Amino acid sequence: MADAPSPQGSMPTLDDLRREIDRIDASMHELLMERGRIIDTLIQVKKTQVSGSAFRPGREASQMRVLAGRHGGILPFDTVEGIWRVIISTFTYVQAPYSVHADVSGGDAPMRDTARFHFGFTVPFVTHDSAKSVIDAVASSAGDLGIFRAEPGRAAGAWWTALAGADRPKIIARLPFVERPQHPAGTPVYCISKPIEDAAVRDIVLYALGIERWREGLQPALARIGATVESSAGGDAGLDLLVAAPGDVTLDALMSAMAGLGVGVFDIREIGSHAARFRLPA
Ligand SMILES: O=C(O)C(=O)C[C@]1(C(=O)O)C=C[C@@H](O)C=C1
Repeated sequence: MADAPSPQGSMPTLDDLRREIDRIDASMHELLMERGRIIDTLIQVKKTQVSGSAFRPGREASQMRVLAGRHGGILPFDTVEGIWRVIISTFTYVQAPYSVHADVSGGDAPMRDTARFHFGFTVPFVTHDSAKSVIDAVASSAGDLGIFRAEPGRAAGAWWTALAGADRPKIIARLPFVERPQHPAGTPVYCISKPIEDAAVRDIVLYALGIERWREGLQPALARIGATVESSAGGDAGLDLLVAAPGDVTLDALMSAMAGLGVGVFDIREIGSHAARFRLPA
């Protein structure tokens, strides 16, 4: 039954407001379908089928930043971010179907939350018991993605060395794109795919660095050029490090920063890159 009409100049009726909500819902649905038609044309322009992967992590990182910058009002940003992650990931999927492989050796729930938040429910989710198994699955796929914890703990070993080599999968993103305390799916993860040279974003470049042994001055020396040691693990010949450096730091600059410390670098190889980390103020 319809509400009684409100006296002139006072609040709108519940029916009025529901009509407004229906109008907005219809517009949002129309806009999503219109977005779909644009993606249909984009498939031909981008020639996604040729490269095998439609994922453009640099573009996505900037879309998420714009969203965070624009948002206001009573709807929590967690929800807005989740909605847009599902929209973008699903429109990536309709361009070229892919699965997300996840290392759940550190617990299934956080990885499943992360995968569902960032890629939605349409994209298939496949579990693995190690980062190595995720890397192998992505390497033998057409255009799948892999995720594993950015900070998995020492027991995981030097998993990143499996990314070294021209044809090996590479890190293409660090998620979440928008970092903040209390993020609903905030486990930091690296996302890998087969190399996507034309689309890689190089704000931060990651290196697998093999050194003979740890030296006291290493962290401060790297910090002077803006680089950090993200992980370390004992390897066959010494110590394997995962180093993150700003994209404008050359390999020579990285080597010079360590020169004179006596660290004995025996291997240094790029294993991927990602967008600059973006933190939403609390
Ligand atoms: O911009 C593109 O290249 C797209 O494919 C579109 C789109 C999107 O839906 O907005 C989808 C996938 C990409 O990772 C980035 C953005």
